[in-house]
Amino acid sequence: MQHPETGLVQLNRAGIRKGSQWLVRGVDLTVRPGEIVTLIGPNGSGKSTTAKLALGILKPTEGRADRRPGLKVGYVPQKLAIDWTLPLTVARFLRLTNPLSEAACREALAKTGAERLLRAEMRSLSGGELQRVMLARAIARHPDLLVLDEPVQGVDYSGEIAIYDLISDIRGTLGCGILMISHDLHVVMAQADQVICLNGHVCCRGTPSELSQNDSYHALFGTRGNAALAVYEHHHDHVHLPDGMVRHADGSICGDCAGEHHEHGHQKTPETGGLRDAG
Ligand SMILES: Nc1ncnc2c1ncn2[C@@H]1O[C@H](COP(=O)(O)OP(=O)(O)OP(=O)(O)O)[C@@H](O)[C@H]1O
Repeated sequence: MQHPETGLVQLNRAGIRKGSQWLVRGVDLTVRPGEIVTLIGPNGSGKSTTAKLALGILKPTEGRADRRPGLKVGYVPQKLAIDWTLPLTVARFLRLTNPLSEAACREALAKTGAERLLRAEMRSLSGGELQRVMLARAIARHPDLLVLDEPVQGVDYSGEIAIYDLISDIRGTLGCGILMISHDLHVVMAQADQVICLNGHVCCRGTPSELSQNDSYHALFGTRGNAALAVYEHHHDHVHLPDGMVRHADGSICGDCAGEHHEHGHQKTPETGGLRDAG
Protein backbone atom coordinates (compact mmCIF):
# COMPACT_ATOMS: atom_id res chain seq x y z
CA MET A 1 0.00 0.00 0.00
CA GLN A 2 1.52 3.23 -1.14
CA HIS A 3 -0.92 5.94 -0.13
CA PRO A 4 -2.27 5.21 3.34
CA GLU A 5 -2.75 8.88 4.16
CA THR A 6 -4.74 9.78 1.08
CA GLY A 7 -7.35 7.08 0.94
CA LEU A 8 -8.93 3.98 2.41
CA VAL A 9 -8.82 2.51 -1.04
CA GLN A 10 -7.24 3.82 -4.19
CA LEU A 11 -7.36 2.61 -7.78
CA ASN A 12 -4.70 4.01 -10.10
CA ARG A 13 -5.29 3.46 -13.81
CA ALA A 14 -6.72 0.08 -12.82
CA GLY A 15 -8.01 -2.27 -15.50
CA ILE A 16 -8.94 -5.91 -15.75
CA ARG A 17 -9.00 -8.17 -18.79
CA LYS A 18 -10.66 -11.55 -19.18
CA GLY A 19 -9.38 -13.31 -22.29
CA SER A 20 -9.16 -10.70 -25.01
CA GLN A 21 -11.79 -8.44 -23.45
CA TRP A 22 -11.20 -5.52 -21.11
CA LEU A 23 -14.02 -5.47 -18.56
CA VAL A 24 -13.00 -2.04 -17.36
CA ARG A 25 -9.88 0.00 -17.93
CA GLY A 26 -8.04 3.12 -16.76
CA VAL A 27 -10.02 3.67 -13.56
CA ASP A 28 -8.75 6.20 -11.02
CA LEU A 29 -10.71 6.26 -7.81
CA THR A 30 -10.06 7.20 -4.20
CA VAL A 31 -12.38 6.79 -1.22
CA ARG A 32 -11.33 8.68 1.90
CA PRO A 33 -12.79 8.40 5.42
CA GLY A 34 -16.23 10.03 5.57
CA GLU A 35 -16.54 10.29 1.79
CA ILE A 36 -19.29 8.86 -0.38
CA VAL A 37 -18.20 7.93 -3.90
CA THR A 38 -20.97 6.73 -6.22
CA LEU A 39 -20.43 4.67 -9.38
CA ILE A 40 -23.07 5.01 -12.07
CA GLY A 41 -23.23 3.73 -15.65
CA PRO A 42 -25.29 1.53 -17.95
CA ASN A 43 -25.61 -2.26 -17.51
CA GLY A 44 -22.32 -4.00 -18.16
CA SER A 45 -20.31 -0.76 -17.86
CA GLY A 46 -18.03 -2.20 -15.18
CA LYS A 47 -19.48 -0.88 -11.92
CA SER A 48 -19.48 -4.17 -10.00
CA THR A 49 -16.10 -5.08 -11.50
CA THR A 50 -14.66 -1.76 -10.30
CA ALA A 51 -16.09 -2.34 -6.81
CA LYS A 52 -14.53 -5.82 -6.76
CA LEU A 53 -11.17 -4.33 -7.78
CA ALA A 54 -11.49 -1.89 -4.89
CA LEU A 55 -12.39 -4.72 -2.51
CA GLY A 56 -9.53 -6.93 -3.70
CA ILE A 57 -11.93 -9.68 -4.87
CA LEU A 58 -10.48 -9.15 -8.36
CA LYS A 59 -6.85 -8.29 -9.12
CA PRO A 60 -6.09 -5.63 -11.71
CA THR A 61 -4.45 -6.80 -14.93
CA GLU A 62 -2.89 -3.36 -15.22
CA GLY A 63 -2.62 -0.39 -12.88
CA ARG A 64 -2.90 -0.61 -9.11
CA ALA A 65 -5.51 -1.29 -6.43
CA ASP A 66 -4.28 -0.27 -2.98
CA ARG A 67 -6.08 -0.55 0.35
CA ARG A 68 -5.00 0.88 3.69
CA PRO A 69 -3.30 -1.84 5.73
CA GLY A 70 -5.71 -3.49 8.15
CA LEU A 71 -8.70 -1.94 6.39
CA LYS A 72 -12.02 -3.31 7.67
CA VAL A 73 -14.55 -3.58 4.87
CA GLY A 74 -18.31 -4.08 4.98
CA TYR A 75 -19.71 -5.29 1.66
CA VAL A 76 -23.32 -5.49 0.54
CA PRO A 77 -23.21 -7.45 -2.72
CA GLN A 78 -25.68 -7.12 -5.55
CA LYS A 79 -26.82 -10.72 -5.12
CA LEU A 80 -26.93 -12.99 -2.11
CA ALA A 81 -25.88 -16.60 -2.65
CA ILE A 82 -28.48 -18.01 -0.30
CA ASP A 83 -30.74 -21.03 -0.71
CA TRP A 84 -34.06 -19.29 -0.06
CA THR A 85 -35.85 -22.62 0.46
CA LEU A 86 -33.91 -23.22 3.69
CA PRO A 87 -35.07 -21.65 6.95
CA LEU A 88 -32.67 -18.90 8.03
CA THR A 89 -33.44 -16.25 10.61
CA VAL A 90 -32.01 -12.75 10.43
CA ALA A 91 -30.03 -13.42 13.63
CA ARG A 92 -28.37 -16.48 12.05
CA PHE A 93 -27.75 -14.63 8.79
CA LEU A 94 -25.93 -11.86 10.65
CA ARG A 95 -23.68 -14.45 12.28
CA LEU A 96 -22.90 -16.47 9.14
CA THR A 97 -19.75 -14.49 8.48
CA ASN A 98 -19.30 -12.61 11.80
CA PRO A 99 -19.03 -14.14 15.27
CA LEU A 100 -21.52 -11.65 16.76
CA SER A 101 -23.20 -11.67 20.15
CA GLU A 102 -26.96 -11.19 20.24
CA ALA A 103 -26.39 -7.70 21.66
CA ALA A 104 -24.12 -6.86 18.71
CA CYS A 105 -26.75 -8.17 16.27
CA ARG A 106 -29.40 -6.05 17.96
CA GLU A 107 -27.16 -2.99 17.92
CA ALA A 108 -26.41 -3.35 14.20
CA LEU A 109 -30.08 -3.89 13.38
CA ALA A 110 -31.06 -0.91 15.53
CA LYS A 111 -28.67 1.28 13.51
CA THR A 112 -30.51 0.32 10.33
CA GLY A 113 -33.98 0.62 11.86
CA ALA A 114 -34.54 -3.15 11.68
CA GLU A 115 -34.20 -4.35 15.29
CA ARG A 116 -37.69 -5.87 15.28
CA LEU A 117 -36.58 -8.24 12.49
CA LEU A 118 -34.03 -10.16 14.62
CA ARG A 119 -36.15 -13.33 14.74
CA ALA A 120 -37.73 -12.93 11.29
CA GLU A 121 -37.12 -15.42 8.49
CA MET A 122 -34.86 -14.05 5.76
CA ARG A 123 -37.20 -15.36 3.04
CA SER A 124 -40.13 -13.40 4.46
CA LEU A 125 -38.43 -9.99 4.32
CA SER A 126 -39.61 -7.26 1.98
CA GLY A 127 -37.10 -5.67 -0.40
CA GLY A 128 -36.51 -2.70 1.91
CA GLU A 129 -36.20 -4.91 4.99
CA LEU A 130 -33.68 -7.15 3.23
CA GLN A 131 -31.54 -4.15 2.33
CA ARG A 132 -31.63 -2.93 5.95
CA VAL A 133 -30.60 -6.38 7.20
CA MET A 134 -27.78 -6.56 4.64
CA LEU A 135 -26.62 -3.09 5.72
CA ALA A 136 -26.77 -4.21 9.36
CA ARG A 137 -24.55 -7.20 8.58
CA ALA A 138 -22.08 -4.95 6.76
CA ILE A 139 -21.84 -2.37 9.57
CA ALA A 140 -21.76 -4.93 12.39
CA ARG A 141 -17.99 -5.22 12.03
CA HIS A 142 -17.55 -1.43 12.29
CA PRO A 143 -16.01 -1.10 8.84
CA ASP A 144 -13.67 1.66 7.71
CA LEU A 145 -15.03 1.22 4.20
CA LEU A 146 -18.55 0.25 3.20
CA VAL A 147 -19.10 -1.03 -0.33
CA LEU A 148 -22.74 -1.07 -1.40
CA ASP A 149 -23.70 -2.65 -4.71
CA GLU A 150 -27.15 -1.29 -5.51
CA PRO A 151 -28.42 -0.60 -2.00
CA VAL A 152 -31.93 0.37 -3.14
CA GLN A 153 -32.71 -2.61 -5.35
CA GLY A 154 -36.18 -3.99 -4.72
CA VAL A 155 -37.10 -0.92 -2.70
CA ASP A 156 -39.99 1.36 -3.58
CA TYR A 157 -39.63 5.09 -4.09
CA SER A 158 -40.16 6.37 -0.55
CA GLY A 159 -38.18 3.40 0.74
CA GLU A 160 -35.30 4.47 -1.51
CA ILE A 161 -35.19 7.85 0.17
CA ALA A 162 -35.24 6.21 3.60
CA ILE A 163 -32.31 3.95 2.62
CA TYR A 164 -30.31 6.87 1.22
CA ASP A 165 -30.96 8.78 4.46
CA LEU A 166 -29.80 5.74 6.40
CA ILE A 167 -26.59 5.49 4.37
CA SER A 168 -25.93 9.12 5.06
CA ASP A 169 -26.54 8.56 8.80
CA ILE A 170 -24.14 5.60 8.76
CA ARG A 171 -21.45 7.74 7.16
CA GLY A 172 -22.06 10.37 9.85
CA THR A 173 -22.06 8.00 12.83
CA LEU A 174 -19.35 5.54 11.74
CA GLY A 175 -17.25 8.06 9.83
CA CYS A 176 -16.52 5.34 7.27
CA GLY A 177 -15.91 5.86 3.58
CA ILE A 178 -18.64 4.57 1.29
CA LEU A 179 -18.28 3.27 -2.25
CA MET A 180 -21.75 2.88 -3.67
CA ILE A 181 -23.02 1.53 -6.96
CA SER A 182 -26.27 2.84 -8.28
CA HIS A 183 -27.96 1.48 -11.38
CA ASP A 184 -30.63 3.98 -10.65
CA LEU A 185 -30.09 7.27 -12.41
CA HIS A 186 -33.12 8.80 -10.80
CA VAL A 187 -31.60 9.82 -7.54
CA VAL A 188 -27.99 10.56 -6.84
CA MET A 189 -27.49 11.91 -3.36
CA ALA A 190 -26.13 15.40 -3.18
CA GLN A 191 -23.95 14.16 -0.32
CA ALA A 192 -22.02 11.98 -2.74
CA ASP A 193 -18.66 13.73 -2.72
CA GLN A 194 -17.93 12.29 -6.09
CA VAL A 195 -19.92 10.51 -8.79
CA ILE A 196 -17.95 8.46 -11.29
CA CYS A 197 -19.73 7.57 -14.48
CA LEU A 198 -18.40 4.38 -16.06
CA ASN A 199 -18.75 2.97 -19.54
CA GLY A 200 -15.92 0.43 -19.65
CA HIS A 201 -13.71 3.37 -18.69
CA VAL A 202 -14.31 6.57 -16.71
CA CYS A 203 -16.71 8.50 -18.90
CA CYS A 204 -16.86 11.52 -16.61
CA ARG A 205 -16.70 12.37 -12.92
CA GLY A 206 -17.54 15.15 -10.50
CA THR A 207 -19.99 16.18 -7.84
CA PRO A 208 -23.62 15.27 -8.60
CA SER A 209 -24.30 18.87 -9.63
CA GLU A 210 -21.23 19.00 -11.90
CA LEU A 211 -22.13 15.71 -13.51
CA SER A 212 -25.66 16.83 -14.28
CA GLN A 213 -24.05 19.57 -16.46
CA ASN A 214 -21.48 17.29 -18.10
CA ASP A 215 -21.68 16.74 -21.87
CA SER A 216 -20.14 13.24 -21.69
CA TYR A 217 -22.78 12.20 -19.19
CA HIS A 218 -25.54 13.47 -21.45
CA ALA A 219 -23.93 11.85 -24.50
CA LEU A 220 -23.92 8.50 -22.66
CA PHE A 221 -27.41 8.64 -21.24
CA GLY A 222 -29.10 10.83 -23.85
CA THR A 223 -32.45 12.39 -23.16
CA ARG A 224 -33.21 9.76 -20.54
CA GLY A 225 -30.14 10.93 -18.68
CA ASN A 226 -31.11 14.55 -19.12
CA ALA A 227 -34.39 13.86 -17.44
CA ALA A 228 -33.21 11.31 -14.97
CA LEU A 229 -30.16 12.65 -13.17
CA ALA A 230 -31.95 14.33 -10.36
CA VAL A 231 -29.90 15.61 -7.51
CA TYR A 232 -31.36 14.89 -4.14
CA GLU A 233 -30.22 17.80 -1.99
CA HIS A 234 -30.59 16.43 1.48
CA HIS A 235 -30.23 18.82 4.39
CA HIS A 236 -30.38 16.08 6.94
CA ASP A 237 -32.81 17.63 9.38
CA HIS A 238 -35.07 14.60 9.74
CA VAL A 239 -34.97 10.82 10.14
CA HIS A 240 -37.19 8.27 8.38
CA LEU A 241 -38.35 5.82 11.04
CA PRO A 242 -38.86 2.12 10.28
CA ASP A 243 -42.64 2.41 10.61
CA GLY A 244 -42.74 5.03 7.84
CA MET A 245 -43.09 8.04 10.16
CA VAL A 246 -40.67 10.97 9.95
CA ARG A 247 -38.94 12.48 12.99
CA HIS A 248 -37.92 16.12 12.46
CA ALA A 249 -35.02 18.01 13.98
CA ASP A 250 -37.28 19.51 16.65
CA GLY A 251 -38.26 15.99 17.77
CA SER A 252 -41.76 16.13 16.32
CA ILE A 253 -43.00 13.00 14.58
CA CYS A 254 -45.09 13.30 11.49
CA GLY A 255 -47.08 10.62 9.64
CA ASP A 256 -48.43 12.74 6.79
CA CYS A 257 -45.10 13.65 5.26
CA ALA A 258 -43.56 10.15 5.19
CA GLY A 259 -41.35 9.95 2.13
CA GLU A 260 -42.04 13.55 1.17
CA HIS A 261 -39.44 16.26 1.13
CA HIS A 262 -41.60 19.23 0.22
CA GLU A 263 -40.55 21.06 3.34
CA HIS A 264 -36.94 21.07 2.20
CA GLY A 265 -37.45 22.84 -1.10
CA HIS A 266 -37.63 19.89 -3.49
CA GLN A 267 -40.02 18.79 -6.13
CA LYS A 268 -40.45 15.58 -8.06
CA THR A 269 -39.44 15.80 -11.67
CA PRO A 270 -42.52 15.06 -13.76
CA GLU A 271 -40.61 12.85 -16.22
CA THR A 272 -39.10 10.48 -13.74
CA GLY A 273 -40.52 10.89 -10.30
CA GLY A 274 -36.97 11.69 -9.23
CA LEU A 275 -36.16 14.68 -7.08
CA ARG A 276 -34.78 17.86 -8.52
CA ASP A 277 -33.58 20.74 -6.43
CA ALA A 278 -36.31 23.30 -6.43
CA GLY A 279 -34.25 25.96 -4.75
N1 LIG B 1 -15.73 -13.01 -14.63
C1 LIG B 1 -16.05 -12.43 -15.79
N2 LIG B 1 -15.61 -12.97 -16.96
C2 LIG B 1 -15.91 -12.39 -18.13
N3 LIG B 1 -16.63 -11.25 -18.25
C3 LIG B 1 -17.09 -10.68 -17.13
C4 LIG B 1 -16.83 -11.23 -15.84
N4 LIG B 1 -17.41 -10.45 -14.92
C5 LIG B 1 -18.01 -9.45 -15.59
N5 LIG B 1 -17.82 -9.59 -16.92
C6 LIG B 1 -18.27 -8.68 -17.98
O1 LIG B 1 -17.71 -7.40 -17.66
C7 LIG B 1 -18.60 -6.36 -18.01
C8 LIG B 1 -18.84 -5.48 -16.79
O2 LIG B 1 -19.60 -6.22 -15.83
P1 LIG B 1 -20.08 -5.57 -14.46
O3 LIG B 1 -20.85 -6.61 -13.73
O4 LIG B 1 -18.92 -4.95 -13.80
O5 LIG B 1 -21.03 -4.43 -15.00
P2 LIG B 1 -22.06 -3.52 -14.20
O6 LIG B 1 -21.83 -2.13 -14.67
O7 LIG B 1 -21.95 -3.76 -12.74
O8 LIG B 1 -23.41 -4.10 -14.80
P3 LIG B 1 -24.90 -4.19 -14.25
O9 LIG B 1 -25.43 -2.80 -14.24
O10 LIG B 1 -25.59 -5.01 -15.28
O11 LIG B 1 -24.85 -4.84 -12.89
C9 LIG B 1 -19.86 -7.05 -18.53
O12 LIG B 1 -19.81 -7.04 -19.93
C10 LIG B 1 -19.76 -8.45 -17.98
O13 LIG B 1 -20.41 -9.38 -18.83
